[in-house]
Amino acid sequence: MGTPQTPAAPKMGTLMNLNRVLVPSNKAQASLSVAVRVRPTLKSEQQAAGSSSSKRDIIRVMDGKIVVVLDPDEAKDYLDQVQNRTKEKRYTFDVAYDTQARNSDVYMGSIQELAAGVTKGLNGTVFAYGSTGSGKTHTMVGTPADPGLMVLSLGQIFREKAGNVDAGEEFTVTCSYLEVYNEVIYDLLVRSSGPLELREDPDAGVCVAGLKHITVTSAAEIMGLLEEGNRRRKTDSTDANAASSRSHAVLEIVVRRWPRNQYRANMLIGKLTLVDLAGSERAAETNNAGQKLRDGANINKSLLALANCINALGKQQKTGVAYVPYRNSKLTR
Ligand SMILES: Nc1ncnc2c1ncn2[C@@H]1O[C@H](COP(=O)(O)OP(=O)(O)OP(=O)(O)O)[C@@H](O)[C@H]1O
Repeated sequence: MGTPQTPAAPKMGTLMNLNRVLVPSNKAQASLSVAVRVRPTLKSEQQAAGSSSSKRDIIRVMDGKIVVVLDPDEAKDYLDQVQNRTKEKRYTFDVAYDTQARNSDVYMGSIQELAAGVTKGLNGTVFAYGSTGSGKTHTMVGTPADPGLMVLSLGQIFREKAGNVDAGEEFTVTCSYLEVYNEVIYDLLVRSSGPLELREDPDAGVCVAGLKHITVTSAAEIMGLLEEGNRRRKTDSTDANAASSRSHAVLEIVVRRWPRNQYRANMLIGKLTLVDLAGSERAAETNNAGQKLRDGANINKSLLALANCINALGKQQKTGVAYVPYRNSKLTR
């Protein structure tokens, strides 16, 4: 969703929680929910806006799901307001988080149930989507003081293991972490990864050939690996974000669970995919040129392909049939 052009306006990012529940027939049930998070105005933005009162925060969150974007023009007179000529806009989402929310609040409100379901053989995907600088990496990756959804989800999976998996069960967690940069896939878990190819496997479907899958035994273990991976990620400084991600990062967590001493045919497999998308960009806002401008165009193109797939999935959910154009970009494949 677009952001208003007032410099001091807090930015919004969207978390799309695409929860695909696998049932033991080919009649899969899926549900899609959208949460929006408003990030606080940064000090640098406050300074750029100066002390002018027209540069106030214009986004409000109401009832935990309505986002009101106030008319940036405070001076609008009463007649304009009663004649409904105000540019105030209201949007309703499944959930909305205000500037006070921490990553843990977003996690508890929107992701916890999904992450717990993965240990019971369910699949889920979480996308952080929003314009550049809106707080996607902050939400998905976070900091040691405020860990993001990737770390919190892994923590949950290991807590489920400790609390709900009995001694007679085998339980393994594997992770892979890749980035899609300008339609090329790189492994973030290996030092200086070369480009990787997508292959179609008759059993496993689309997979990335040569991608490293590591077995993890604790959430703390993955924290270090994620930090390393994030340092390898392609970032650049733009006028809209000093450390802007130029690639989409995809963390895939696969949980396998089966009764010990039994055939693996009884294995439950759950997969949680957490995607920190690169930000959609307006060239005028980022002031990019050359390679950075080309990166931005590629980012926007793959985000459009993703939006088309999500729209088609929504239609499929409503009408039962719709062609989903997964093949239009590496991200959606
Ligand atoms: N909820 C928040 N609270 C405090 N600071 C935040 C919050 N969200 C984002 N920020 C800060 O805003 C800046 C931009 O955030 P971030 O890099 O996560 O944006 P992004 O959406 O990932 O951008 P891009 O698409 O360009 O990579 C960072 O300095 C980050 O620390």
